[in-house]
This record gives sequence, C-alpha cells and structure tokens, in this order.
Amino acid sequence: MSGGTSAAPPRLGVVADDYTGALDVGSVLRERGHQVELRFGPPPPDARPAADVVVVALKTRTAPREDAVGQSLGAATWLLDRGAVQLYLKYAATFENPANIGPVLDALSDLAGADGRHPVLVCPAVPSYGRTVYQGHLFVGDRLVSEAPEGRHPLTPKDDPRLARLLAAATHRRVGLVPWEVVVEGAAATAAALDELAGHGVGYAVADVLCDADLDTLGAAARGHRLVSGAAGLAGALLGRAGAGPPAAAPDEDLAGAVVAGSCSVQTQEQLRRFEAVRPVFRFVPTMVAAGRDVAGEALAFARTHLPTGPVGIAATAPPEVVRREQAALGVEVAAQLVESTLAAVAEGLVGAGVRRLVVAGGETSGAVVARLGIARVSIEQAVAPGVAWVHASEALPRWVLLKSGPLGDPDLLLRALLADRRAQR
Ligand SMILES: Nc1ncnc2c1ncn2[C@@H]1O[C@H](COP(=O)(O)OP(=O)(O)OP(=O)(O)O)[C@@H](O)[C@H]1O
Ligand SMILES: O=C(O)[C@@H](O)C(=O)CO
Repeated sequence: MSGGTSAAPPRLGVVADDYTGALDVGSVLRERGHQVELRFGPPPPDARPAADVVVVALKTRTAPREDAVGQSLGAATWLLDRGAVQLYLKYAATFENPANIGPVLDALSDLAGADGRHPVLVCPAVPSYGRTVYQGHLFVGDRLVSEAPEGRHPLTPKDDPRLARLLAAATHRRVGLVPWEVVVEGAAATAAALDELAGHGVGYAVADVLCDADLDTLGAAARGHRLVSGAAGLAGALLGRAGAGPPAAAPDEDLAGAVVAGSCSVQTQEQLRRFEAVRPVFRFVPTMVAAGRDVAGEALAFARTHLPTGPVGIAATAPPEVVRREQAALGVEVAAQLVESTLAAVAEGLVGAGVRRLVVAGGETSGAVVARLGIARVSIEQAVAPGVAWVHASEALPRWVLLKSGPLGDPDLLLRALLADRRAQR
C-alpha cells in the first residue's frame, strides 16, 4: 500500500490487463497524491483493501478469451463487493489485443450495470507518452500505430489504427466516437455528446484526445460513470490531484541488482544496449531452450560470476527479424512461453543468489516473474520515469522490484535504476 491507510471504500477500483500496465496506472495515481494499493493476480476472497485506489493486476491481455473474461469479472466483482465507487478497465495505450478488450468490456458493462444512459468511454490516449487519438485513429508520436515500431509487438501486432473498427470486431455493442471538436468544447458538451450516443444505442464511445486538457475534460464528463476504460492517462484525470502524497522510498544502491528482460520493444532494446555498454548481459533466444540447453543454469552461472562487481542483465530481448525467426521456428506461443518460463526461473535463481533489486522489462514477462516469486501485494515507491516505479514487497523477496513497461522509459532508464546515484533519479 502506498500513502497510509483508509477505512473508506475505494473511490476507484482498477482491473489492469497486465502487470506493467497496472504499475503504470498505479504510479500515475500515486504521483497525483492518491493512496494506491497494488495487488498481483486474482485477489484472495478474504482480502480487505485499504486505499483510495485499488489496482488489481491480471495477466489477461494475451490469455484465452474465456480466461480473460473470467478473471476480469472475478477481480471487478471483488472490487465492487468492497464498495469501489467506480470501476476502471486498464489496457495499453497502444490498445493491445482488442480481441480480449471487447469481451472483457462487455462482461464488465453487464456487471457494473452500465445502464444505457451513457456509453462506456474507450480512451487509450496518453499524450505525455506520445499516444493520441484523432478521428478515432490511434497515433504513436507522428505515426499511426499501425505504422509505428510500437505497433510491431511480438504477440499482438497491429495493422489497423481505427479503434472503433477494432473494438466493433470484438463486441456486439455499437461503438461510436466523441470527436475532438466536441471534446475541446468542454465537459458539458462531451457529456451531452455521450447522452446523444446512448440515444442511438451506442455502448462504447471512443474519444479523441490530443493533449492532457482533453483528458481532464473526459475525466470531468465521466466522473459519475460506474465503468470507465482506458490507459493510465484517463485514470489520472478521473480522480484529479490529491496533493503531494507521501514520500517515496528507493532501494539502497548497495543491494545486489539485476535486470531480466523479455520485452522486445524499441525502447527496451536501446535501454538494454546502454546498460550493456557498462555492465555484462547474458542474451538468449528461445530456440536455445527448445534445443535442450540449460539456459537458466547458464544465465545464473554468468550472473554469479559478475554480481560481485555490480548489476547484471539476462535478456531475450531481440530485434524484430530475430523474433520473427524464433517464432517461425517454434510458433509464437511456444517461443513466448519458453522465454517467460526461462526468465521466471532465472529471476528465482537471482533471488537465491542474493539479488534484492530486480528490474523486469515487459508486461508478459513481469507477469511470469512476479507469479514465480510469489509476490501478491506491494507498495508503490520511487518513480524512475513516468509510469515506471520501484515497488516494495514486504512479504516476499527480492523486496525491491521495478516493472518496466516495454514502451516506457527514456534510453538511460536501466542505468539510472540500477547504477546511477540516487540523486539523479526523478
Ligand atoms: N527472442 C524472442 N523470441 C520470441 N519471443 C520473444 C523473444 N523475446 C521475448 N519474446 C516474447 O515477447 C513477449 C514480449 O512481451 P512483454 O509483454 O514481456 O514485453 P512488452 O510487450 O514490450 O511489454 P509491455 O507489455 O509492458 O508493453 C513475451 O511474451 C516474450 O516471451
Ligand atoms: O499503456 C501502456 O503502454 C502500459 O501501461 C502497458 O499497458 C504496458 O503493457
């Protein structure tokens, strides 16, 4: 838990479809001064949240649809049963895997009693991350998501930037648009447009967003909505600012540190390249594991050799042509599963070797690692970049973990997290 305790029911209950995304939204809300409780995996029935904002991190983005729906419904029911005033479905700012977002939104709409008075907002935009939506098209920087490197995810590649079309293919509800020309007029005009869409039987409203002020408008228009959906941006705007918040802690730099990376995003590739210029990194690909090599054992031997002199890296991170070759050889799912299980085993071994500061790059990878380490609940501590923060697990080792979302963080993030003087941290 971050920021003290609260006996009142949570104002916002967030169901996040991956672990790094959960930390992203959690740290954005914490930076805005809210008390945030972050839980990994389906919450136990007897757990009692004690914060303004409760984030439940699931690994449902690429799960089979029925599992994604079942787990999301379970988490949302748990949050509503504990009095959550508003529900938020958190997905990626690049709208990863709409095939799961659609049915999960349908199930949560039914559960939350989305009453037909207004459609549920669909807002992946986070302008500060370069994700904007115009005329219902998702952009990354100055490119449509379908033309940007960020759209070439190993598991969920995107060839269509039109959000309404993507979502409509995965739901029976009608999907509409709140165009920027309306959003820019303010919250009252936006709320009226949502009412009008409801009158036309629209269940989901994609919203154009070009800047943070547009998010604030949507946040104000959706304040009374029982269910809202989007990335970290709209969640921050929904609750507004609550003050400076409590001070955040950071791990001691003397603690042994390591990074395990399964993210193949362009950002992670560059962050790792810069880290590798300073510290050793063991790299592998899943065909090595499939060939029967004890890759986890080799990686741990490598780590034990180098940990005495500083942090080390273990990575499957590779450029798109290598990932394509690996996937062609093994199949997409087997390749991913071999990477994730190897990195989870490596993480466990690193903890055994004394690592107490562990950076994990990639959402799927984080899900696998956190589950293997048995981390169920953490407090969100010092941010190292927007949406990327250290978390502290008081009930599990390695105590300090930093889950880095694939596309987030500046090129020096790994250096700053594991090597730089703490005063240099943001
Ligand atoms: N060399 C490789 N060959 C094939 N698949 C790989 C390789 N390296 C990683 N992968 C797989 O690619 C996927 C990367 O997804 P992951 O969610 O971990 O990173 P990301 O998408 O960059 O991060 P985020 O979800 O935070 O945006 C994982 O399932 C991983 O197992
Ligand atoms: O919005 C994002 O890109 C991240 O929070 C995320 O979901 C990473 O998996």
